[in-house]
Amino acid sequence: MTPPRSRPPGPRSARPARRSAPGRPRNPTRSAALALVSAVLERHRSLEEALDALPAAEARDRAAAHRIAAAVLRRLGSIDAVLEPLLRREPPPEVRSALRIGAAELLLLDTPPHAAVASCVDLVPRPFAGLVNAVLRRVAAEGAAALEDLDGERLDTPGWLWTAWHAAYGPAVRAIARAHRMPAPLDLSLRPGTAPPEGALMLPTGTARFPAGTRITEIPAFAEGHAWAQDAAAALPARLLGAAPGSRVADLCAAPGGKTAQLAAMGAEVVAVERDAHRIGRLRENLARLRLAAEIVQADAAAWDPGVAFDAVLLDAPCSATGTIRRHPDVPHLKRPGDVPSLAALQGPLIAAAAKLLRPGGRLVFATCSLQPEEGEAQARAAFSNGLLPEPVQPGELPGLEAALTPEGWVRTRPDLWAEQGGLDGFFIARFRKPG
Ligand SMILES: C[S@@+](CC[C@H](N)C(=O)[O-])C[C@H]1O[C@@H](n2cnc3c(N)ncnc32)[C@H](O)[C@@H]1O
Repeated sequence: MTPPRSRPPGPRSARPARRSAPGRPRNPTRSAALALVSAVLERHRSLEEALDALPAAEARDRAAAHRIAAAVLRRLGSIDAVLEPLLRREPPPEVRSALRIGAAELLLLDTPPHAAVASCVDLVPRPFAGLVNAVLRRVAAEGAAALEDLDGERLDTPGWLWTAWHAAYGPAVRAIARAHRMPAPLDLSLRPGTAPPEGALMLPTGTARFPAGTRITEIPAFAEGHAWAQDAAAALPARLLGAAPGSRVADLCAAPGGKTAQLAAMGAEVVAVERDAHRIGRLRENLARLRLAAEIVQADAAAWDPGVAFDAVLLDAPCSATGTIRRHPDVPHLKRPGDVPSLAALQGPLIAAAAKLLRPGGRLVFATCSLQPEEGEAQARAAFSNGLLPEPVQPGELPGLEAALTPEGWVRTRPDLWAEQGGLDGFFIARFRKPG
């Protein structure tokens, strides 16, 4: 592809983010998508924070803007490689973001070319309207062929993650990267006794799965408070802890409460420990919606001393979250290599604190939603220094997911497992018992 000529065809009168009514941009979906992409890539804010910060956009605009922004973030390397030969010099960040949005709509989201081009021209200041129009017309005409020639899996994965995953998983790094390019399905955990929801694929581990893009609020089991959103892999740690009715369970690092809900729904007496006040609010809301009870404690789990022992402890430790990239495509753009050792350094003290909370004979499950072995296998190996005994997970406990079982009896899920059914988040799970 060659750079655009100096006098590109197209609208000459585009104005920046034209408005049809006071306070409302002419194209609210694209304006919101631009705000989301800029927040992540320029200001390094999470997509979730950026969505919360959107000015009173309507729910429909938010969902559509999220879909566009997620496509840009998922395929950023490929999109930039398609744009690269079409740009003579680096445009201002806002213009580049508009071009990325236009390219994602044209190449990945099947937006009709005239709508994609015109709406992205609308997003940029007048002096850049011609450039955006010309470049996106070229993308519409030639971009699909250019995209096909690229090694997208590699381009869409930051080099440090590719290297780390290749070292840990060998050639499967490519399948992992491929899984990250697809929107994740909607997974729901169901309260025990809830009938399989209509239209759901019931996974062998009990999760109800719906196609990507399904609106959760339209699922009766969710609307009636019998179900909550939780990736099929995220549902495994509480399942493998297996709390008995009436048993005392500490759920450390608990918000937003997916695992607290599972444990409470099993009938356990749960104490949910969470440090972050804002996230405690979400935990409370989620439990209230589900009409499930747990004692909620705001504390640093590494220093929390309740003065009583627990039958079981679930530690879902803070981590780099590289296992959740399918659901959080901002993660590769926000995390840096140094985050992994910093977060791993928090996990050892949390495991030691969790071990102290157990009664003799009590059970601990340690989990992280990370694909980095420093935050998984290395922590499990080090955990034995706390006097814990291994309690290996058995193949029968992981129906259909036996491939995730390691020789040590730990669980290592990856996004490329269950690929035909829509994949899984990457989790590490290890189970221990305190000698008793
Ligand atoms: C991976 S998320 C937990 C997800 C949660 N278990 C669930 O299933 O919904 C980690 C949580 O740990 C909290 N956290 C981080 N460090 C903590 C600490 N030292 N003590 C308590 N909570 C902590 C974070 O605020 C975050 O809410």
